[in-house]
Parts: sequence; C-alpha cells; structure tokens
Amino acid sequence: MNELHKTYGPVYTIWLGWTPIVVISGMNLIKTAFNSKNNELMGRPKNSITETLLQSGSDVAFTNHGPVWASLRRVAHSAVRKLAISEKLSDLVDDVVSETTDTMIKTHPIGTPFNPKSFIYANVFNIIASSAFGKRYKFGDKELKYLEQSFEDFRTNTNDLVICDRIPVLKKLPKYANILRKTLQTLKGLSGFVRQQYMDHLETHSSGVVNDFCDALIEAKEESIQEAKESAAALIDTNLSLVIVNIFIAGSDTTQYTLRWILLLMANNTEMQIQMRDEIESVIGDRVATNEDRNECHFVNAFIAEVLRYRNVTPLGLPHVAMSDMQLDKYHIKEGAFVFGNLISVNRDPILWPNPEVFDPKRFLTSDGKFVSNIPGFHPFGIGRRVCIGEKLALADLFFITVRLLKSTNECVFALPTGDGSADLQPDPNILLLSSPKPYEIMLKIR
Ligand code: HEM
Repeated sequence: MNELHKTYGPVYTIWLGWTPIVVISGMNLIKTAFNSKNNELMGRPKNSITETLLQSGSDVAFTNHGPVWASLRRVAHSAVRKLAISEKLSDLVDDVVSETTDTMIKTHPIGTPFNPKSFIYANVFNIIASSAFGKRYKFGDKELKYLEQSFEDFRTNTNDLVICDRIPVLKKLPKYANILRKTLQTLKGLSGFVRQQYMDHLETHSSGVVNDFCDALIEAKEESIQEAKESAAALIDTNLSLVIVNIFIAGSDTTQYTLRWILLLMANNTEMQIQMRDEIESVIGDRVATNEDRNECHFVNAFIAEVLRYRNVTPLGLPHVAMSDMQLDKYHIKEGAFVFGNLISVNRDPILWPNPEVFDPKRFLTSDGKFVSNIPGFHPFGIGRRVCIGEKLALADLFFITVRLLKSTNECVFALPTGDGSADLQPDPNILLLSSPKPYEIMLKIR
C-alpha cells in the first residue's frame, strides 16, 4: 500500500469487484478525512463478518457513527481507561506472566529453540479474559486451546472472506463456500462464548461491585436507567454483550501481534534487550512493577513505542465507509466507498522520521534519556473520531507483560538461534489487515 502511495499519490482507489476502496495517505489528509465535523467517513462496512457478529444488535467497532454507537463507545472507553490506570492490572499481569513464563522455561530449557506464539497467546488471553469477564486459564487448558485455534482459523481465512463478500459469485465455488461456512461458524462460536460470559454476569452481578468490564458495563446500564438518561436506549444487554466481544477480539489480536514483534526485535537486538533488563533491574528490582515505574523506565517505553511505530500491527487501521459523498481536498469520495487511512505513510513518513526503516528506540528519547511519546507522526492507534479506545490499556499491558517476561528470565537473554541481526522482519503476507511477523523461533541463552 505504501508503494502504491508513492506511485499514485495521497488518495487512490483500488476496485475489489464493484466496491471502490479508497486509500488515504499522509497525516494531515487522514486527520482532515477522519475528523471531518460532518462525519462523512465514520461508517463501517456491512459484510458477512459484521452480519454474523451483530445480528440485530449494535456495538462499538462495526456500527456506523450515530447516537447508539456514541453511547456504547463512551461507556466502553471509560471502563477500559479506568482499568488501564488501576494497580489491579499490574498485579494481574505479573501473576499471569510469571505462571506462563515458568512453564515456558520448564518446557524449553536454555539453548532450546521454540516458537513463543502459544505463550504469548496464553498471556494475552488470560489478561484480557480476566479483565473482561474474570476468567483465567492454565497453560494448555482445553478451552484456551479452542480459543487460540479459533482465532488462528479466523485470521487465516479472513482474506478469502473479505474477497467473497466483494465478489459474491466466488461463494458458488466449493472451495470458497466451504471456507465461508467454516469461518463464520468459528466466529459464531467465538462471539457466542464471549457473549455468554456477559449473560452469566447478569445473573451474579451485585450493584456497586466492579471486578471486570462486564460489571462496569452492567453498572453503566443500571445508572442510565435510574437517571433516565438518553443513553439507556443504547445500553441494552444485547449491545453491551457485543461490546465485550469487541474488547476481547480487538484487544487480543493486536496486543498479541505487537508482543510477537517485541520479542522478535528484542532477540534480534540483544544489546538493546540488555539495556532494558538493566533499567528494569535498577528501577524495579524484585518487586511487582507499578504505574509509577512506568514513568521511570524510559528505555523500555521507548523500545515499545518504536516497535509500535516500526511494525505497527494495524497498518491500515479498520475499514471506514463513506456514509455520504465527501470532497477531500481535490478528491471526491462517493457514498458507499470503503476508506482506509494508510497509517504506514504516517508512522514511517521519511519527513517526520529520518531513516524510517531503521529500528531505533532513541527516536523516543530526549538528549537526557527521557521518554517522550507525543511526537508528531506517531499514530499506531489510528487517527480521528474512531481512534482505538484501548490505547491506554494496550500500552499498560505491553509494558507490564514485557517487564515481567524480562524479570522472570533475568539470568538469560532471548536470542535468535541464527544470531543477532538475522531476523526476517518482513510481515507475514498471509495475514490481511494485521501485520504479524512470519513464524519464528527464539531461545534463552545465558547472558
Ligand atoms: C497494540 C494494540 C492495539 C492497536 C495497535 C490498536 C489499533 C487500533 C486501530 C488502528 C483502530 C482503528 C481506528 C479507526 O478505525 O480509525 C482500533 C479500533 C479499535 N480498538 Fe484498538 N488497538 C489496540 C488494542 C486495543 C485494545 C486493548 C482494545 C480494547 C480493550 C481495543 C479496542 C478497539 C475498539 C473497540 C476499536 C473500534 C473503535 C471504533 O470503531 O470506534 N484496541 N484499534
């Protein structure tokens, strides 16, 4: 997409069947498009995925801009932000990651190469499932494996699903019909499982007690009814259970894929990894990391921010849809067009980022080594009114997980069996819309 931008300019269209897909590049143009006060581009596409998920309900991620979406977004955003700053989160992450890492060390002793994917899944699922509906799994648990497999199957087949939706004649071919049926069944199973967790909470929820996102949303619903707020019409159980599905799906994949990049880039640059380990040792030592520590671990924060910039897992964000015609600069975007903001063109803009293809955490450090995140052109979480609601939580999760992983393996370093600097850093071409490293192996090595 970034190469096309260089050839065809800041706004170009690709046709997928009869659907025009407009790609907008450059920070200022994306800001103008996605912040427009008339909200022209604030829709989301309708397709077999969203139909299967939403049925007759509404949610945050796939519902068009409007009062229902705004009410749901407000309560979801507030619940997510509250958790991101609570000390409960660091204790939860510490506990989950220590347990998983112990298993990882036992099953893959020093010098044994392994693919860390399942350990990353176990960490992220447990953290999100605990935060969303209070569930924890042991590594290797059957239900956890089912969830991991469902996500994998869904991800592998999304490309075909998207193509079939835009070129429906393909659905008549047995190969595609089969994929479509199986994938939508998987999605139904996954979303049904998560929605059931919300429904179970309705039975057990005690007023005023908030242990997880389900409780927070039920409280918001009850408050809106008691105070006869306008939002009460939107905050109904069908919609709120879909919001939990949003948080679970949007939060899991993005955080996991970012961690896959973090681990790969740490193993590829062991000197930087040792600098992170030294900083953690001197700032945090043996205790559990706290929110205050986040302000003191400058290099760890800079490393994570650089991973988000350099290998942003959502290079095109989520698709938007033009809800009405829009004039953007000299370009006319027609109602119904799919619209993507090309975030690579921002996060790796050579004008904003010198040598953008070089991985260099120092970009996020001042000359006296202090971390700064509000750098123009740093937009891994999207731009405009539909920007990610999970940014604060994702940053907290990534920090606490990385810190615990390094603390639990402090006698060693994560290394590549093929040596420093040998990683393949090109994203896996089989995964659409998300950027993941190709499957890789790492090992623990004595420092
Ligand atoms: C590294 C982690 C993450 C990245 C890079 C990321 C990135 C993004 C991006 C680029 C968008 C699309 C913005 C747009 O359409 O313009 C988005 C939307 C969204 N994200 Fe995230 N995200 C991450 C983690 C999370 C987490 C942890 C949660 C929930 C707890 C979450 C929930 C959502 C939701 C609900 C939306 C839809 C917002 C809407 O349509 O109004 N994300 N995210």
